Amino acid sequence: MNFEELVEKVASGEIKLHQVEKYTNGDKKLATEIRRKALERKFGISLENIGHYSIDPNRVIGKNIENMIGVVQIPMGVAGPLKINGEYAKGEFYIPLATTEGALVASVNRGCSALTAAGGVKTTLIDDKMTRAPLLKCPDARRAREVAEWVKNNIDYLQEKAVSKVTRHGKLRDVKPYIVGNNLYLRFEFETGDAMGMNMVTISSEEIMKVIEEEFPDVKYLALSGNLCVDKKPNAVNFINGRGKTVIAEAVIPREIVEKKLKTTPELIAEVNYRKNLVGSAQAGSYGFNAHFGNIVGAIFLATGQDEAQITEGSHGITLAEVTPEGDLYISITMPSLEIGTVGGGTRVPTQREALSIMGVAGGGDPPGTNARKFAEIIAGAVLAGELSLLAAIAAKHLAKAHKELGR
Ligand SMILES: CC(C)(COP(=O)([O-])OP(=O)([O-])OC[C@H]1O[C@@H](n2cnc3c(N)ncnc32)[C@H](O)[C@@H]1OP(=O)([O-])[O-])[C@@H](O)C(=O)NCCC(=O)NCCSC(=O)C[C@@](C)(O)CC(=O)[O-]
Ligand SMILES: NC(=O)C1=CN([C@@H]2O[C@H](COP(=O)(O)OP(=O)(O)OC[C@H]3O[C@@H](n4cnc5c(N)ncnc54)[C@H](OP(=O)(O)O)[C@@H]3O)[C@@H](O)[C@H]2O)C=CC1
Repeated sequence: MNFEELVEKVASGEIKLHQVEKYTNGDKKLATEIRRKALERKFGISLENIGHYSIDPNRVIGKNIENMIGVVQIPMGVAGPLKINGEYAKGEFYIPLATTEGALVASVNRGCSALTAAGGVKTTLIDDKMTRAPLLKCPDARRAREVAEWVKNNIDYLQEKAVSKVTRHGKLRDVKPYIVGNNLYLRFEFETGDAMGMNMVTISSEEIMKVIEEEFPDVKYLALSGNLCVDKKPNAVNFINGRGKTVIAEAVIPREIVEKKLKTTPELIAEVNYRKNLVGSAQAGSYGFNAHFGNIVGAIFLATGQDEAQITEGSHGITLAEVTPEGDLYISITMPSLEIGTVGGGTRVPTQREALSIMGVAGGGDPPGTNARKFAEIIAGAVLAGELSLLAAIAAKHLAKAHKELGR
C-alpha cells in the first residue's frame, strides 16, 4: 500500500491508529506522519507545527509514547545563575523552565538574583525513597497483622528472592503496613538510584506479591497499587511520610537586598507569608502551604522529562518566612515529595536530556543516586527563588502590574 492509500484507510478508520506500524515495516517515523496526515484529512485541518520536530520517533515510540503524531512545543527559558550550597549541588546553576506563563521565568530569575547576591541557598536532603503499596485481601484483620509482621521481618529475604531479579539499582529498604478491616496495604519503600523509580518498584512489587502468595495461600493479592503509594493524587501520606526526595532549601537575605532587588521589606514578606500561605491555605484545606511550588516544579518537570502527573505531589509543601533578630529575612521551603529522576522515563528524550545537561545532571551519577539528589537540590533552590519573588511581588502589590506587562 502506498502512502496516500494508507492515509486514506487510517482516516476512514479501516486501519486503526495503533496498527499503522504494521504497514510501514516498523518504520515509526513514517507511521507518525501517516497518522498525522490522516487526522488532517479527517478534520480538514493543518497540523503543520505538530509535525515539526528533531527527535526520532523510532527512539521514543514503544518507550515513551504510542500513536505518535508529532510533538507539542513549549517555550523554554532559563533562570540563573543561582548559587547553591548543597550537599550534592555545589556552585552556580542555570535552571531550564518550560512554560507559557509570562512573568514566571522573570520572577524565578529575580529570586535567583536576590538569593545569589545574599550568598546562596542552603539545601538539605531529608529522605530519598520511592514507594508502591499493593493491596492484599486477607481472611480477617488478625491474619492481615500476621502477614504484615512477616513482611516486616523478611525485608532482606524479599530483596533477594524478588527485587534483585528485577533491578540492579532498586533496593527494598522498608515497609509501612496499613490495615483497614480485612484489607492489607503494604507501602514498600525502595531506594532507586538516579531513577524516579516507578517502573522499577512496580515490577519489583509484583515479584514480591508472588512470594507472599506462596507463603500465605489464604491471602489474595488484589491490586498492585492500593492507592496508599500515593502516586499522582493529592494526599496526606506523602506530605507526612515523604515520597521521592524530601528536601529543604533555606536562605537568609539581608534587608538591603530585599529592599533593593525585591522592592519590599522582610516584615511585609513574613506577614504576607503567614496570612496567605499558612492561614489562607489552612482555611482552604490545601496541601500547598505555599504560593506556587507547582509553577516551578511544573516548568522544570516539562523541560527535563519528568512524569508531569507527579507535579501534583511536587506542589505540596510549606514556605516559611520570618524576620531575623538582625532585621534580615529568613525564608525556607520544605518539599515532602519531589518524585524525580535523571535516568529512565522521559529523561532519555533528546531535548529533555539536553535540558538536564544544562544543570550537569543528565544520566546516572557516580555513585548511583547522587545525580538525582543533586537535581532535587537544584529544584528546591529554584522553588525557593520562585516563592521569594512572588511573595515579594504580592507584598509590594506588583503582581497584577507584572502580569499586565509580561503576561498578556
Ligand atoms: C516581573 C518581576 C520579576 C519584575 O520585578 P522588578 O523588581 O520590577 O524588576 P527589575 O527590572 O527591577 O529587575 C529585578 C530582577 O528581576 C529579574 N527580571 C526582571 N525582569 C526580567 C525579565 N523580563 N526577564 C528576566 N528577568 C527579569 C532580574 O533578575 C532582575 O535582576 P538582575 O538580574 O537584573 O539583577 C516581578 O514583578 C515579579 O516577580 N512578579 C511576580 C510574578 C510571578 O511570580 N508570577 C508567577 C506566576 S503567579 C501564579 O501563577 C500563581 C498565583 C499568584 O496565582 C498563586 C497564588 O495564588 O499566590
Ligand atoms: N509502572 C508504573 O506503575 C508507573 C510508571 N511510571 C513511569 O515510569 C517511568 C520511570 O520509571 P523508572 O523505574 O524510574 O525508570 P526505568 O523503568 O527506565 O528504570 C530505570 C532504568 O535505568 C537503569 N539505570 C541505569 N543507571 C541507573 C542509575 N544510576 N540509577 C538507577 N537506575 C539506573 C536501571 O537499571 P536496573 O534495572 O538494572 O536497575 C533501569 O533499567 C516513567 O516513564 C514514568 O512515567 C510512572 C508511574 C507509574
